[in-house]
Amino acid sequence: MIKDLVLDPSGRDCTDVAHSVAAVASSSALSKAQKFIDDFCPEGGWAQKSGLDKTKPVALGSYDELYQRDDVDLVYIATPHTLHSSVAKAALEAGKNVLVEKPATLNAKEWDILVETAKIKGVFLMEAVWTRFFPLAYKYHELLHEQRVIGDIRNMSADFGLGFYDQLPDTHRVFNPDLAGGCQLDLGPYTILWALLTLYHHPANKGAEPSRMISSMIPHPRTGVDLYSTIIMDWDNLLARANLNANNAVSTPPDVGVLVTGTKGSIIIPGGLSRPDKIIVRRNKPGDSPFRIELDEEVFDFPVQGFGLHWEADAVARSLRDGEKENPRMPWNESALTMRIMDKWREQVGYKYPAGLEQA
Ligand SMILES: NC(=O)C1=CN([C@@H]2O[C@H](COP(=O)(O)OP(=O)(O)OC[C@H]3O[C@@H](n4cnc5c(N)ncnc54)[C@H](OP(=O)(O)O)[C@@H]3O)[C@@H](O)[C@H]2O)C=CC1
Ligand SMILES: O=C1OC[C@@H](O)[C@H](O)[C@H]1O
Repeated sequence: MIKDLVLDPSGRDCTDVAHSVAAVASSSALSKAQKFIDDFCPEGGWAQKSGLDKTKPVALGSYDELYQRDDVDLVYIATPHTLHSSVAKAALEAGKNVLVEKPATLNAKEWDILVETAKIKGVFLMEAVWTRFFPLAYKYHELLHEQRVIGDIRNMSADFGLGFYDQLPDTHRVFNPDLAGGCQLDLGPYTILWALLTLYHHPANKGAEPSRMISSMIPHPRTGVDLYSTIIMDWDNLLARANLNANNAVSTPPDVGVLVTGTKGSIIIPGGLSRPDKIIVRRNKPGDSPFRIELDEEVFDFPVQGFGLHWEADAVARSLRDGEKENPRMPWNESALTMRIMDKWREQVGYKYPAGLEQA
């Protein structure tokens, strides 16, 4: 995130907001926070680098100190998942606006408590689903739901695999049950995101949640967290299905990440569902039979400057500037829905967090 805040926003045609890094806090060592600043933002974010803001980032040796500072407008929380709920709650209670990494929390109840706290305190809260803010994601909506380039959507699949198995130690947060490891919480928010953009956001859906859901998982042989996870969700009202797969055993090949098939063609978003840079539209040729489909292909490229977290940061800055408490592109109810889907997934596959991990 910080690497993107340092970039000149005009490189992405952004002229109305710019970012400062007021402080960096470490819960384990002040020197770690200082090293982070030295390595990534010695002069601060672009607003500081360009002289718009005369301050410099300060290093802090605890999270509490961050919440107490008057010059901190927003706390960005990028701790392991298990701490999202408690760290966000403490920041909200101190009256800070909060951007918390995905997954929002460990369960829907924890998220509801954060929303209630944000309401009581009158502050901003958002889950950091950065991919939603990519220009590509807005174009996806336009192609699918406004231009209807593939006709009626019948099926979508999203596959996000990162082959960390045997590459990362079992103690890494991705595999460690005590840090709520597993692919569903870590990569699943992205596959669910694409299902929501495709079917939940369908203009004919009118906010309906899936009619049914079926889940599966293969546990990590040593740590027991989910190494593979599958969720199938049906929207009967749309006559459409979402088939979502995440795994940490093998990386998804780069040519297919999201595949949406409709009555007039298909849309592909190549792999790396968190950070896509291309949409491929394939239109069926008139007169094709169900057994033989010929295709016209059109490719839309969306090169990403930096890592791509800046679009989300710009959107959050505009929300704060405009006094919004939630961002309409990543509203509280869609984080709640995502958490409820993952709660149901755990219930269906029989996966339980270690005792004491959940705060609610
Ligand atoms: N949007 C995106 O692209 C990405 C999002 N994420 C999300 O960000 C979060 C953090 O991921 P990642 O950066 O890989 O996590 P790390 O394991 O690197 O942890 C991040 C920091 O959390 C702090 N921390 C506080 N308590 C603990 C603890 N008990 N154990 C370990 N660290 C602790 C540490 O900083 P300190 O000790 O200094 O306080 C640590 O450096 C995850 O929820 C993940 O889903 C991750 C990667 C990319
Ligand atoms: O995009 C991502 O890729 C790697 C993951 O471990 C991380 O949490 C995720 O956000």
